[in-house]
Amino acid sequence: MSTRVTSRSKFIWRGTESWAQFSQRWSCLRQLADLISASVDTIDSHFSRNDLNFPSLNDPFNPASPAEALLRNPDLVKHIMTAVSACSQLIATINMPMSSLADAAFSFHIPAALRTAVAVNVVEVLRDHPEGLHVKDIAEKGGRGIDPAKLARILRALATNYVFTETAPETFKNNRLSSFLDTRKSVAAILAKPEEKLSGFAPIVDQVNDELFKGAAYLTETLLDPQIGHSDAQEHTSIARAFGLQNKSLWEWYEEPGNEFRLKRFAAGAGGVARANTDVILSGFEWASLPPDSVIVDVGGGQGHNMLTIREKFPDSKLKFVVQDRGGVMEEAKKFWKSSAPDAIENEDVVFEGHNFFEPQPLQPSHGPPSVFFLSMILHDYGRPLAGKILRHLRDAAVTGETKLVIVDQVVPYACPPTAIPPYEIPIQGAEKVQPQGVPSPLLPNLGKANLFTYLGDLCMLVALNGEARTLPAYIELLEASGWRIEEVFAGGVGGLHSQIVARTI
Ligand SMILES: C[S@@+](CC[C@H](N)C(=O)[O-])C[C@H]1O[C@@H](n2cnc3c(N)ncnc32)[C@H](O)[C@@H]1O
Repeated sequence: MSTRVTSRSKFIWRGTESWAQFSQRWSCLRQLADLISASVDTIDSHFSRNDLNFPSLNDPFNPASPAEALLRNPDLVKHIMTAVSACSQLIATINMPMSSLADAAFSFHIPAALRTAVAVNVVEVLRDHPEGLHVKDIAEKGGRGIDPAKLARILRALATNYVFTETAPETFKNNRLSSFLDTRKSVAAILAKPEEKLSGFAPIVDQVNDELFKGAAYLTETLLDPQIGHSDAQEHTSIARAFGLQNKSLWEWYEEPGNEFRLKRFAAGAGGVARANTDVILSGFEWASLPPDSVIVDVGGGQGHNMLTIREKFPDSKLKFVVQDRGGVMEEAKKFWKSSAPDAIENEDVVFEGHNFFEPQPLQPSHGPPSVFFLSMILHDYGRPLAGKILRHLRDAAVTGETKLVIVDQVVPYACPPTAIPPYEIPIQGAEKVQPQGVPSPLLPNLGKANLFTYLGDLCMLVALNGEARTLPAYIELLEASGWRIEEVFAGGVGGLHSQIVARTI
């Protein structure tokens, strides 16, 4: 068993009240309803003060509207999370168990329906018909030859899940959720060139509900397979089983002829996530504290956009950047920097190294010893043995007592009460903030469905790559075994999605 779990001896209830009392309080309908009410009151008052209306579910999403801007206010986000968590917990509590479980068991149809709606361009067709359109016209204008009667059933299931609105029998219009999938391209342009569809959230829906959805269907068989169930190898995943990949990882399969669109679609989805990620680079480790000429090595850095973010934020810091990735990616990285910061290339403030992070680090005397190894959105792709190998190579190249390791990745909160979590043996600054803070009773301590994406994302890693979005104890164990000790954690984003870990050499 190679994946880290807490030892059995630590599993004791540590609450100040009995489990029965905790459990009773947790299910209290009235408290949940009051929390919903109080959150909605606060949200309402923010909107009244700003003389705005809360965006209607029935209107298209408008990212430029003042109401959507107000909704990004962190104080409001907190109340929205509370309301979502309380609503979900109230439904789970009040609904008949069979109804809740039937919804959970059958809900695999929702992603399948969503992907079909994306594939037949429903959102783009409806953009020009704000009042709604009959499904026969939607099917025809979408240009993919789908049977309108079948499409109507798909759209009705989605409308019942609040994506699209059925305004009259078989007549549908976009709403705030469906229009979020709008590529802003014309149907004609998409039909002429399918790559036009790779914009915004649509490629994520398409990719997740193609490869990952099909892979997830084989999770049980894969985990119970006596040969590979305990393997962490990227060739032994549910996706590999679903697509009949013979001893190949997802990465190798993506690069095979015939998968060109899949590879582009993955890059488009990953790019969207990366672009949403700039704040987390700057909020945590103090880049400005590094002395001039300090070398930051961006390992698996892609085009090095994170290094550019640091350079742009601290233009006078005189930091040196080494961007490392697979050879082919480096050509793209050079082009990216040539157009974004040509002076950095001329002054040799940035250099590019084709490097496989499973091999020992190339130690380049030209740019001096590394002050920081930076690993952003890398470790979650790998199970323990491979993640450990990457970290061990960095440790071997680090200067003991000097080089820092900065990891940007997800740090997953537990779903149990904070009082049940054993104290960490080594003090880690910020560790307590990994669990959501100030969660009002009786909500699930990780805010339940308000943070569900965190746990679904972790399972995506499992299904696709035998990877893992780790808890803090799993990170501690992984890093300690590779010669690194965590000093500080900056828990960030919803569900710890965008967190930073700072470690030193042991
Ligand atoms: C999820 S992306 C993260 C990119 C970037 N660090 C970021 O935060 O956006 C993973 C990166 O790892 C690179 N990669 C995958 N396998 C690699 C290997 N064996 N050696 C070096 N880089 C690798 C990929 O090319 C890709 O750029």
